[in-house]
Amino acid sequence: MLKKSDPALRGPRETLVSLKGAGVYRGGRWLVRNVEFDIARGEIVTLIGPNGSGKSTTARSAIGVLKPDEGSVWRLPGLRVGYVPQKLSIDWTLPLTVARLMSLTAAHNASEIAEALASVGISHLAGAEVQALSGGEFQRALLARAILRKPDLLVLDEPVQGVDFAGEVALYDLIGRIRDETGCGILLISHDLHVVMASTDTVICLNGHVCCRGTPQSVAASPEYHQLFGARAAGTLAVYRHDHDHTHLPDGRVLHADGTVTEHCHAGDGHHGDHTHDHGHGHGHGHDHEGGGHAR
Ligand SMILES: Nc1ncnc2c1ncn2[C@@H]1O[C@H](COP(=O)(O)OP(=O)(O)OP(=O)(O)O)[C@@H](O)[C@H]1O
Repeated sequence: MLKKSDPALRGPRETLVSLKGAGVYRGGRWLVRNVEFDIARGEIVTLIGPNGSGKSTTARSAIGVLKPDEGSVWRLPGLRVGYVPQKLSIDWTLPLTVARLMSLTAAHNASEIAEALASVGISHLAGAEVQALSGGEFQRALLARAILRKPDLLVLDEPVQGVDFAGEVALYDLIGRIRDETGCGILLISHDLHVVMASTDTVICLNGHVCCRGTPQSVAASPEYHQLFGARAAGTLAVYRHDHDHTHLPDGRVLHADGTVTEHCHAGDGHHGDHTHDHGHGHGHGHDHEGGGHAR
């Protein structure tokens, strides 16, 4: 059976979201300004930056929860978003099983829920109380809940909070696998680098505005990044860098280390090489753009 990520179904790279000069003004100040980036189907974009640098604000503008006060945000018409916010407002005094958590805000049948839990590796926890889950199990449950919506774009605000280092590696691997298997775009938020840098395609470093952007390697080498995070942080990347054994080509095929090209990843493939993204996506900006030209 063809998967969504198979080139036969994928077609040309498709832009899901595009921010152009986006800014958000609240409480008498600009929280972020002049933010520009696109997310394409199949791409993992990571926003990094210190606390309060505007990562959540930017992500919330990207998905339409916040309306920008300047610039514009375009979304693919009908875009389905799976969003895991940084904080959840759940009444923890009420008993809640993992299976029930899956259907809190939208009805899903038992087989859909079972499939989502299996895909994040927590089938055995369907009947467990959410409150009793470990940090990593809880994050997986939230991921299962988000992918149940079969999103075109998955937005994960600090998905490894409360997770130990080994768990972080496993979660980022899982997020990469979800991208490979479903072909969705992913917007990740992290306040630091850690292993996220190894699995992401494009890093956008925020500090109220975009400080620098590019592949993980180019961002780690940039002076702006060093200024924001200190020289030690770049060393962190080197520690977590994986050996890439295959590279996703722009047309969706996969180039392996031995030079062979296949239609998709092999089951035993490891981490991904850099994507050579084509950012010249052909969508008509201007039609569904949301945004304001507020003069402040
Ligand atoms: N509705 C609002 N009104 C006023 N200020 C806000 C509002 N929402 C967020 N802020 C402020 O905007 C700044 C950016 O917040 P945001 O949550 O986007 O940062 P962040 O980079 O995601 O931070 P963290 O890493 O701490 O989660 C913060 O200083 C925050 O206090």
